[in-house]
Amino acid sequence: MNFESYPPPFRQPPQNSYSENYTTSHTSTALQDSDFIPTIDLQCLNQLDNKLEDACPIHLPFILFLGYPALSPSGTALLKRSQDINWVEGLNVPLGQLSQIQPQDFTLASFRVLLEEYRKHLARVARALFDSMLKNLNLDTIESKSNLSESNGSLRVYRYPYYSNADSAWGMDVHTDSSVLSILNQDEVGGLEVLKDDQWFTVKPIPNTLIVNLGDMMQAISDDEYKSVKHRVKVNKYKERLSICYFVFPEEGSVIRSLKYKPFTYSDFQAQVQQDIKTLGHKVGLDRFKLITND
Ligand SMILES: O=C(O)CCC(=O)C(=O)O
Ligand SMILES: [Fe+2]
Repeated sequence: MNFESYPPPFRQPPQNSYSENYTTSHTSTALQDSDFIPTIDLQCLNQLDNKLEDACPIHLPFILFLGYPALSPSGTALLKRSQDINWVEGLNVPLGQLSQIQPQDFTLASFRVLLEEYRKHLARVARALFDSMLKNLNLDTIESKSNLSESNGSLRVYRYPYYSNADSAWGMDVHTDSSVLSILNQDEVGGLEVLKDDQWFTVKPIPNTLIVNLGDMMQAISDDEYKSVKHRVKVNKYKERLSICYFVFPEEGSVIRSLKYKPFTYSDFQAQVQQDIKTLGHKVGLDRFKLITND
């Protein structure tokens, strides 16, 4: 395992040689708010985060992130508290902006072709799944169909470094996705867990198999018939994990109308989520849009 390729905050001293020096010399930064992840160097992480932002060429819509996967639309981390650090780094690609890339060099050109290809296939899967769910719900209307814009969306590539102290960190904290659908391609390492009937289940990796998570938008569109699944990612002690997730959202301006929720657009939802994360430190989600009923 070449852990030199990890960003410094994720580089771990070899097991058992974790030195006093390392801990004490970093206490003021690494442990400033809590001892949730004892070995991570928060200051170093923030500096790297800033460097990543600076290094990402202006003409590329890609966003690199480190430790904090909740991002604003412009790509800055919404939270920067040490207790919110997730053991993950990643690349976020807004697929609707791929055409803006005029790559001068061969590597970027082929990367763009790959992304376009990936998007094309997963867009087809997303549309087929969404339309059949609408049919099941008797919501087969043009307006409902616009609640999915499969050609936009975003693609995220994640790397979850291995971590000897895996029990003290989350690869990704428990959350629901804000998307309509999220289609995940995970490697064989595993670590994804979903909550069902108050119990956590491991999603066993099966080669050549995609995992489809329903997001908050799908729950609202279906009037709670389909639930947005709570999930989280565990860190592996010995192996890094890679996953790629394609998120699809409603069309810009498309209104989600249902019986249990106020009419809202995805932009309304996203703005509320951003505000809640900033002010409360966590996402409230669909409860913000639920209609109050008297029964
Ligand atoms: O990497 C995974 O398995 C899950 C990622 C995830 O939950 C997310 O991106 O929202
Ligand atoms: Fe997720």
